[in-house]
Order: sequence, then C-alpha cells, then structure tokens
Amino acid sequence: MTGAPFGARLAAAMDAHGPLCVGIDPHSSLLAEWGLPDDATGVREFALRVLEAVAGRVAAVKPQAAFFERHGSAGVAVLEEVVAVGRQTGTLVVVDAKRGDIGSTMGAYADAFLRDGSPLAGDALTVSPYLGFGSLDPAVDLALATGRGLFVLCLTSNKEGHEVQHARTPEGVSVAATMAARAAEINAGAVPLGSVGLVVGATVGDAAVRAGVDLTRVNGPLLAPGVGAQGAGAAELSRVFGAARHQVLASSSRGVLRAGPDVDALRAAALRASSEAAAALR
Ligand SMILES: O=c1ccn([C@@H]2O[C@H](COP(=O)(O)O)[C@@H](O)[C@H]2O)c(=O)[nH]1
Repeated sequence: MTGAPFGARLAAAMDAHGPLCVGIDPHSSLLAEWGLPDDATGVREFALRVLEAVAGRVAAVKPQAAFFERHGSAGVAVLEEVVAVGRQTGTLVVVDAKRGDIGSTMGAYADAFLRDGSPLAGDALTVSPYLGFGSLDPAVDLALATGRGLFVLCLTSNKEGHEVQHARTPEGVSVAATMAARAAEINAGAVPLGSVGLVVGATVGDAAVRAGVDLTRVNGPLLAPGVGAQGAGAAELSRVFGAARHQVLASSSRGVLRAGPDVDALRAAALRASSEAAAALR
C-alpha cells in the first residue's frame, strides 16, 4: 500500500509543483545528442540525469517503457532502477507501458506493474482498454487496493486514434465516451479526484466534443501528452480541456529532453513548461 489513493496524491503533487509530467523517453536520437551510447548504460545515465534535474520540482515523471525494453533485460533493469529512484524522491512515477490483454493475462501485468514490492511498480500505469474496459478489471482492482492509479487510453494524441476511439456502438455512443463513462463509474464519490484517469492528448482539438466525452464527469486525472514536440502548447491545453482543466496533468517528453544533457538547462526547460501549463490550466 502506498498511502493515500493515487488521485489524492496526484492532486497534492499538482498543487505543490504545478500540472506537469516530464516524460523520460531515451530515444536513440536523444542519446546521440547527449553524447551517450545507445545501450543500457546510456539509457541509465540519461534517465538518472532527468531525475536529478526534475525530481521534487514537477508533479510527476513518466518513463516510457518501450525505450528501456528495446535494450532487453539490461534496459528493463534500468527501468526498475528509475522507478525506484523516482519513488524515493517523492515525485510520482507514471510507468507508460500501455498494457492491455485478456483479463487472465491482465492479472499478470497488474502483478508486474501495480503490486507492492514489484520492481516495476510505480505510482500509476498507462493501460489500453481496447480489449474491452472490463478486461482491465485486474489492474483496476490491484491499483485501487494498493493506492496506485491507472491512465486509460481514451482520446490519444496521434492522428490515427479516431479510427477506434470515435467508432460508435449500435446505441450510437462513441468508444471513447464508453471508456470515459466506465472510468467515471469507478471514480464516483472520490475526493478530490479518483485514481482511474484517462489519457486525452493535448493535440486532439475538439475530439472530446465530437466523441461525446464529458471530461468534467470523469472525476479523475487527465494525462495530456502531446505538449511540446507534438505541437500542443498553452492555447491547445486551454481549448481541449476547458472546464475540465483542473484535472489535467500535461505531459512533455522531447520538448523538455532536448534541452539536455546539462542538468540546469533541463531543469529550466521543465520549470518553464510547468509554468506555461499552469498558466494555461489555471
Ligand atoms: O496518446 C498518447 C499516449 C501516450 N503518449 C506518450 O507520451 C510521450 C510523448 O512524447 P513527446 O516527446 O512529448 O511527444 C511518448 O512517450 C508517447 O508514447 C503520447 O504521445 N500520446
């Protein structure tokens, strides 16, 4: 058990540090720009440097599992270390692994990423509901039991997402709205925020309106990737989230990471992005 529920811990972290999550995405191109080798030792140096720059200064960090996994078991060991160091600093760690599978296998993913004592368990995990929201039940149950959180893909920041997320059920409800409604049911009554959040890209324009998703009813955090390198900024954050803006955790990876490898420069870039997000979402 990690103490208070994730939704409450995230709300407190955003009050204290602003609504920014810094993505830890050690792309091979960034490793090269930082003068680091494209192997697990380079990824370790990169990730620990980001933590040194931003831990205790932003609400959350989000290691992207893919960039660790591409280096095999040595990379996964680095991800474990990053999760541990991040959590020791008190900065919330959202593991962006986007897991999703049939329920019986989802139970194993939940064990890996959400069980107390698991080396890959941060404070929250991104999950994909596109095998049906109910397939996530083992993750929902374990997250709530251990004080962790989930971010369920709803309206993703990429241009292809609408093929699935805007599709309509026979009743005429969009898939995205169905996912949002299921998260809202779980979060009902939670104060200040529930622990089952949604991923809604800062790049999606009026997609929530078109898909009939009422973000204000989710009563959970909204992780908003797409800030920085994907082109979204303050104007997009205010436009996309409107009345739901107080629930938003804006996320930027390359937009901050390109300021490296200097720790002070990274920190300054993160603080600038955090202030801009705070002003947009005030
Ligand atoms: O809809 C989504 C869901 C997740 N992501 C992830 O966020 C970061 C974005 O990186 P940038 O460098 O800031 O573009 C990356 O890890 C994605 O996998 C997303 O972009 N969109």
